[in-house]
Parts: sequence; C-alpha cells; structure tokens
Amino acid sequence: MTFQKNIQIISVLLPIHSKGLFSYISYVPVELGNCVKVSFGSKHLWGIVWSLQGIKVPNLKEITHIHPHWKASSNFMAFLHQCSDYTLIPLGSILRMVFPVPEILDWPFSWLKCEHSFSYALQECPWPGTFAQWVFSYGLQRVKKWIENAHLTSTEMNQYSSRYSCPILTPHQQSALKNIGNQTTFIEGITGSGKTEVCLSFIKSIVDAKKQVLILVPEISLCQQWVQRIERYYTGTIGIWHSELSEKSRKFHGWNILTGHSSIIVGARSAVLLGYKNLGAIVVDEEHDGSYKQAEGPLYHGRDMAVFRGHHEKIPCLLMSATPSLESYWNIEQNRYSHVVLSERYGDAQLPYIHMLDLKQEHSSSTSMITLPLREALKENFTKKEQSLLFINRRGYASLWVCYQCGFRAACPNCSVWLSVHHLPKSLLMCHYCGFKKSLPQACPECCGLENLKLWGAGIEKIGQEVHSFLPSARICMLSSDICGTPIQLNETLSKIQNQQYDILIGTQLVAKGHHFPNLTLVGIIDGDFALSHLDLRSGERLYQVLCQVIGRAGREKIPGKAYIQTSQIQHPLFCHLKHHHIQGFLQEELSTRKKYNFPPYVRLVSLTFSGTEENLVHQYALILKQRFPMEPFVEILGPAPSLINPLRRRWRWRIFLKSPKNYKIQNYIRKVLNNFTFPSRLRLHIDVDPYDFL
Ligand SMILES: Nc1ncnc2c1ncn2[C@@H]1O[C@H](COP(=O)(O)OP(=O)(O)OP(=O)(O)O)[C@@H](O)[C@H]1O
Ligand SMILES: [Zn+2]
Repeated sequence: MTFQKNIQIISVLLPIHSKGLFSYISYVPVELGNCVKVSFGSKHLWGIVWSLQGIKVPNLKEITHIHPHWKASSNFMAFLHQCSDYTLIPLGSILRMVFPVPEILDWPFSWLKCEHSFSYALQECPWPGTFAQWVFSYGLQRVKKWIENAHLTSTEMNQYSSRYSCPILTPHQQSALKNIGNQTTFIEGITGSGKTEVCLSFIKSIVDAKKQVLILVPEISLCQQWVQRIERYYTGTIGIWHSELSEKSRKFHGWNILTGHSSIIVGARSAVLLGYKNLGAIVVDEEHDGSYKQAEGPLYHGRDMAVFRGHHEKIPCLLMSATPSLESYWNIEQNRYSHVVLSERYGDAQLPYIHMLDLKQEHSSSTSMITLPLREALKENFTKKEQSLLFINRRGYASLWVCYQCGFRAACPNCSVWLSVHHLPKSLLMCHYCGFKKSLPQACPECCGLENLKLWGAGIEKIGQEVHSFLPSARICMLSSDICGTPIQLNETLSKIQNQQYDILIGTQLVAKGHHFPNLTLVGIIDGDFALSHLDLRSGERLYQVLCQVIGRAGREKIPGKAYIQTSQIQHPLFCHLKHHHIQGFLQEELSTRKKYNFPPYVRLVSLTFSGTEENLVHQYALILKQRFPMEPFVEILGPAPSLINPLRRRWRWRIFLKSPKNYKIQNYIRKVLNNFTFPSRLRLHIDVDPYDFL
C-alpha cells in the first residue's frame, strides 16, 4: 500500500479501560498531544495523539476532528505516563479521569457574549452569562438554537477581569510565604497558625499570571469552606470538583476548568487528574489525610499524584499540614521538599493545654463514658457560654447488639462484621462497611428472649444521650456521616455552629478536618486509645494526626483552649508527645519503628488482592499468582492471606504483599508477570501500590 505525502498513521490514547492505544490515520497534520476525535466501534471518542507512529493495517479509521483549543502538553503527557507506570493503572483508565465529562469538548471553547440581536435570548436568559451558565440553566440544544438564531460574538477567556486582594500577613507568615519554592514545598504549621492565609497570598501570584490553581481538599465538606475563604479576597469564578456534584454541575465546572475560565479550582482527590487549560500550581491541604488515597476503582494517592504532576509540569506544589504524614516527613528529611515552618498561632491564640485522664482510675466507680473532670469542664464551659467539642470515632449508638441469654450477636449477612445500632435518624441495625440496614428487632431472633439484650461499644449517639442527662438545656449537635449525610446538610450544620446555635458538638472524624469555630474552647476525647490496637502500620500515625487536629479546634481566637484526653494507656509514648505538642518527637520515634520493621517509607509495598464470590476460586488464583512471581533477591513475597474482613460485601478476598527496596522498580517486575497471567472474569484483581487499607 502506498501513502500520500502528508498522511500520518498515529497512535491515539482513548479513554477506555485498557491500555488504550489505537492506530488511526490522519489526512491533516497532527502533533503530539493534539486532542482528536475518532470513531471507536459504534462510538465517537475524544483521545490524545500519543505517538506519531502507528501500525499500518488495512482499513484504518481516520481522525474526524482536531480540537482547536485544548492540547496536552508534553509535560502533562509525561505526568500521565508516570501516573500509569507507577500505579499500574492502565493509561486508558487514567484518560477517563482526565476528561470525566468528554461531551464538553464538543462545546464552544470561547466565551460567548450577547449582541443586540440576542435580545430574544436575553429576555429568557436572566444574565449575560457564559456559555456554560446558559447550558447549565437551559440545556445544550436550546442554547445552540439561540446561538444559531442570534449573532453572538466570542471573546477570549483571559479578558475576563477579576480582582484578587491580598491578605495582610504577619511578619512570621510573610517569611513563610517568601520561602515557598518553585517545586514541592511543605508548609508545616501548627493548627491555627494561618497556613490557609499564607496559601491565599501565594495563589494571588498564580492567578495574576493568568494561570489556574488547584486546591485539593481531603473532604467534600471542606470545599465550601475554602470557597468562602477565597471569596474574601477574590471576585472571579471559583471552580468546584468532587464526586457529589450533580450531572449539570459537573458539566458546568468541567467546562470552566477545561477552558481556563475558572482560575481557582477547589476539588477532592479526583481533581488532580483533570485536563486543565493552564495549570500553574497545586495546593494539597491537610496532606496527611488518608482520604487522599482512593479506596475503590483505580487506586491512586491524590497527594502523591499532585507531587508527580507538579514535578512533571514544572509548577509549584504546596503540601500543607499541622501533622505531616510520615511519607512527607521522610521526604523533607531527604531534602526532596522545601520545608517552611509556622510555629506560632495567629494573633494571641495559644495551643490548648492538654489534661490526660486515666480511665483505669476515673472509671473505677462508674459506667459513664464521660469521666468526672471532663463532665465538670463541660458544665463550666456551658456556663461561660463557650462551645465544647467531644470527639468519638464511632458512628451510631452502639457497635454491637447481643443477647446474653443465647449468645446471639447481630451480624452483617454480606460482611464478616457485627452490625452497629443506630437511633438517628431512626432505629436500625447497620453495617458500616456495606451499608446493609434492618430495623432493630424487639426480641432476640434466636431465642425470642426480651430480657437479656445488651448493647456494647458506645457511639456518638450514646454520648449525646449522656451529655443531655447532665446538661439538659445545652443545645447539642451531632456530626457524623449518618446524621449530616450530604455536603449541603453538613455545611448548614457547620454554619449553625459558627453562628453559635449550638453549645456542645459531638462528632466523629468529620470534625477533625480544618474547621475554624471561633468560640470553641474545650475539646474532650472520649476514647483516646481507639486505634492503638489496630493491626495497621499507620494506625499510630493516624491516631496522632486525628487527635492533634481535633485538639487544634480549641482556643483558636482570644480565649485560650483546653483539651481532655481519656485513655487507659496514659504512659503510651504517643500521648507523651501529644501532650507536649511535640510532633517532631513523635515522627522521629515512628520513623525509627518503621525502619526497624522494614516498613514504608523505607520500602515499597504493593498489594495484589483477588476477590470474588467463590472463596475457593479466589484462594486458588491467589496461590497460582504467587507461584508465577519468579525468585528475585530484592523482592519479598508475603501471603496469600485472607483479608481481615472476609467476606466484605459478599466478596471473598485473598491478598499477596510484595515488598522491595524503594530504588527497585517493582512495578516492572509485577507488570512482566501480569502481562502473561489470565484469570476467570468472575474474579477481580486489585493492584494497590503503597496500600493504605489493610482490612
Ligand atoms: N494574617 C492574617 N490576617 C487575618 N487573619 C488571620 C491571619 N492569619 C490567620 N488568621 C486567622 O486565624 C485563623 C486561623 O488561620 P488559618 O485557618 O489560616 O490557620 P491554619 O493554619 O490553616 O489552621 P488549621 O491547620 O488548624 O486548619 C483564621 O480565622 C484566620 O482568618
Ligand atoms: Zn456489611
């Protein structure tokens, strides 16, 4: 076959769950990174020109469109490549996350303005908005018709004028700002030191340079809080990106992000992979938070991808936390990141004084979950009209429903766990893993006994009941994902707390994250030991982080704060460091433990988990896979072993762990084996590089 001169055969990366590279023919010149539309089976897909070489085969299909405005830079392509190479997620699956709403690539990219002849449209359209706003409100078809009937002029995005006034920083904060580097910088600042304000000053320079800034947050509820903080200084469009956006909002924000119309984007984990028009910096707030690790689907760590992206796109990446993750602390020690420290709280605020309460002594004469000193402190705070926060890391009312007559315990039919008892919003037995629910039985289903039904393990609802018993007139607010289910409900509750419509807050981890309640001066930790016995290499680290963050909510303005930690392990070194706000000491000690046991961050860990509904088959394939791995002096293979919760959501899981030195490319070793390994389609294989979930 002979080809004409400017015919190119190229490889296009398509957003499908596989390797994703396919050959196409182009009769017009294309460049690497061009966003092109092609037909694929019965569909038309947008993809990226990945290589200017393809495979010559008969009947190659041709490229139908080249996107006139959006193109992947070589740096962005290098980032996507590394992302796939490191996480072992196929490139095609990664591209699906770059263009999660591909149809917006078909929309006009310029910003349309109404002309006089558009008056008809204006009558219906309440504001001369952007194309995305019209589509958002009226639907694409209707707006397309208006555009056809009227004469619209398009203007360039960058002509949009917005103002960004800078926060006034303290000298301490100013010197932190000056030390932010061009690559990855870690801002380690104690709670309430003004990390957010420093960050808000930093992003002004990026916005002024007409580039986009992405602010990653670990929890959807923090998006709104960030938007409010940004709005104090910025008048332009703020983009939002998270999984709870409605279909319409996804399109609206997706279009603004892709076209560069939003200069500042606040988003959860998945925002790190989006195709931006012109990304200039990434900020990762509360970088230590485990929520950055995707738990299902393609498994990646949002913070790590942010660092990769910053590195490849040669833009600053700012990691912020009061409690650095051990991984980041180690990277700081290795001089991989610039390190900026904010060691004072803003204004006159001081870190809270921490009282330790020994449960072995305090509880000896009572069944109450709140010890006498904490109870007295709550009463005193209530009298002074200051807010208090009680933290307990257990949702619902109780964690076990048991019959003492016959020994029956309510268990989940889908997972090997006990069901929790909930009374809010209504009485139920519920599984915290799969969401299974059933109404609370009146009698024991086994022996029909009524007398000896008992509840074990108090959750936040029980604590609420107890507080009400000794402070009946206090306005109590419960904060957990069951009670404030949607981001809107949660944001409403958070603003009520800020407006002091509540006296006492009782919450789970939801309250630990970055909230600023000016009148909150007392924090009580109900069960300080809750994670000390977990069989997880990060449980100590996570416990320190969550307690430090919760305690950090107290005394953030003029009135000094105090905290009470109830624990039965008062001598534990973790509490000694926590009491003295001595995070360095804790991190050093934790690092030496990790080194001693050869755990991350000193080594790389990869988990390979088979799951399926037939336990034998799952086990069998896990064994076969293990045998396929050749002996290699740098790789230690552990397992296969059943997962701790087995089954989970009716699926059995067996797991293999691979451990290797960090400088050994374990991904290549795994890829080689998996390329020649097939298994029945009713099994799933989950590959997790740097796993965080050990259940
Ligand atoms: N330079 C400043 N000017 C005015 N207010 C400031 C300044 N710095 C900090 N603040 C105020 O102090 C409080 C704490 O600041 P900020 O939320 O930025 O701290 P943070 O270090 O991000 O806190 P955390 O890690 O606990 O979430 C906020 O109410 C903030 O508005
Ligand atoms: Zn379950």
